[in-house]
Amino acid sequence: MAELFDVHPAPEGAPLDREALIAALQEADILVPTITDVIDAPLLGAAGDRLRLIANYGAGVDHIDVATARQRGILVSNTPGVLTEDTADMGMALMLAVLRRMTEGMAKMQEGVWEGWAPEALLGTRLGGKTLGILGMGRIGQALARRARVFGMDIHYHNRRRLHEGLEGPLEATFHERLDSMVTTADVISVNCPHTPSTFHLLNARRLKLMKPTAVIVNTSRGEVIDENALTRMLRAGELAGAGLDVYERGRGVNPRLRELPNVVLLPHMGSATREARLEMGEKVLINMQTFADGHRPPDLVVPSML
Ligand SMILES: NC(=O)C1=CN([C@@H]2O[C@H](COP(=O)(O)OP(=O)(O)OC[C@H]3O[C@@H](n4cnc5c(N)ncnc54)[C@H](O)[C@@H]3O)[C@@H](O)[C@H]2O)C=CC1
Ligand SMILES: O=C(O)C(=O)CO
Repeated sequence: MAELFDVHPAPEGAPLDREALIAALQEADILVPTITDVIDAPLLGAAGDRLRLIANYGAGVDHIDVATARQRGILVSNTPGVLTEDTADMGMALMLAVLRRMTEGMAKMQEGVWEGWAPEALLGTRLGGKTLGILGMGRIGQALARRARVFGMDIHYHNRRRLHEGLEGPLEATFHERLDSMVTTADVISVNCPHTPSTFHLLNARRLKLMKPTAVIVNTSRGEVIDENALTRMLRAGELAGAGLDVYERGRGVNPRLRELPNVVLLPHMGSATREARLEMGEKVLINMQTFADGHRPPDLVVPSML
């Protein structure tokens, strides 16, 4: 980036605080934030006239007020696609970890309390033959579906739009026009839609109660799509069989009552955390910046109607 642009980097390892972000927004033509930098309407209101592009280092843009940016003539781009396969891998890993009770097994080994193989020890649930319900059948949702098919799972999905036959056919996926219907059917639900005003608490207490008590939920998207308090209550009451979470409603804050549950696997937002993805995300940011600087539309432009 420094070879192509006059770069003013944030201090190594530390995100910009709000004051420093405002200063950056006033000085820069292009801002490169990451998903933990909240770029809301008041902050955009403080931006200078120079700012023309926010080239986000990340796929999710729920931390950026894209509509306000647009109104102010500021474009927003992101880095989709290059982290799809890694995030889908992590969705699969969470599913396996919860259904096959991997962290419970590991705890026994670490605590030195394993007493040897026994026919009824740590019995989990087989993935094959179970129904996976995918909420948000975009890039990551489809990548997860491809993997889950290989594990013998039956794919169901709810999405804003039904996939065209060329995509739906090979997955033998069943589309549910109504989310309620998919939630009722699934043995595993995976959240793969973005966090937007229309997806906030899409899985609320009422919908969570529609799930089978034997069902588990996996979230590698954004915590806000699930009512985390309702989920926690139901997991504690045994009204749901388990959860595998990479993301949380309060960003970095994990509900401490979730930590106590053996049937819940918690990861620190690491779905896309591979060296390969991070490098390719950086390349995408550069391509978006340079294309814009050359006077063209950045290839990964985010427009409010996409959200
Ligand atoms: N855990 C992690 O490290 C990562 C998390 N993510 C999260 O995953 C999200 C999804 O990423 P992609 O699959 O690349 O996005 P995408 O845009 O390809 O797919 C999202 C899908 O959700 C659907 N959708 C949107 N609103 C909906 C609604 N109200 N009801 C039903 N479906 C709806 C869209 O139609 C689309 O098919 C990102 O927005 C980001 O928040 C992305 C990368 C890594
Ligand atoms: O890119 C995103 O949206 C993430 O959540 C982390 O890569």
